[in-house]
Amino acid sequence: MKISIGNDHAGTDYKLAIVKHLEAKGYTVNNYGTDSNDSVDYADFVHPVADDVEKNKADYGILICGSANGVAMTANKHQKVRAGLCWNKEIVALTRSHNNANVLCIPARFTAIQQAIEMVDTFLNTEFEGGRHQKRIEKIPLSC
Ligand SMILES: O=C(CO)[C@H](O)[C@H](O)[C@H](O)COP(=O)(O)O
Repeated sequence: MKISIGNDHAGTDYKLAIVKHLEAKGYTVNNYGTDSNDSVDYADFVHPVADDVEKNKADYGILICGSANGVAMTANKHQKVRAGLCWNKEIVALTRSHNNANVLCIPARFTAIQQAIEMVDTFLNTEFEGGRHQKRIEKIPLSC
């Protein structure tokens, strides 16, 4: 399974811990940075991740910034991306089971690193329920 990951400066430590965790579990991880704590603009690190998911170059994306609002807003501009902003495992499970989210957005300034790692595990181990939810997610894209 391939995971693409990106973050701004608020999420660097979280990203590095998540990459180490995923690679130890045998996942292939595309890390698009940033890998420093120097101030950057989150959108620059979101688009490559969202592109990978949209073009099926990655099975899932993970995005991290301070509140996760910026990365979620940016990722969801991509038509085939369903990015969920989650701050606990329960919400992560729902964004997978009900919304078939393909991108997880983590608020680094409002979660602990271990909590974020557990959220990633929940994200990757929760199946989409389908059924009544399928027709709902099919209505998300704007027909333009
Ligand atoms: O969601 C965000 C921006 O909308 C993130 O929280 C950013 O990480 C945050 O805005 C960065 O703030 P900073 O004061 O420039 O570190």
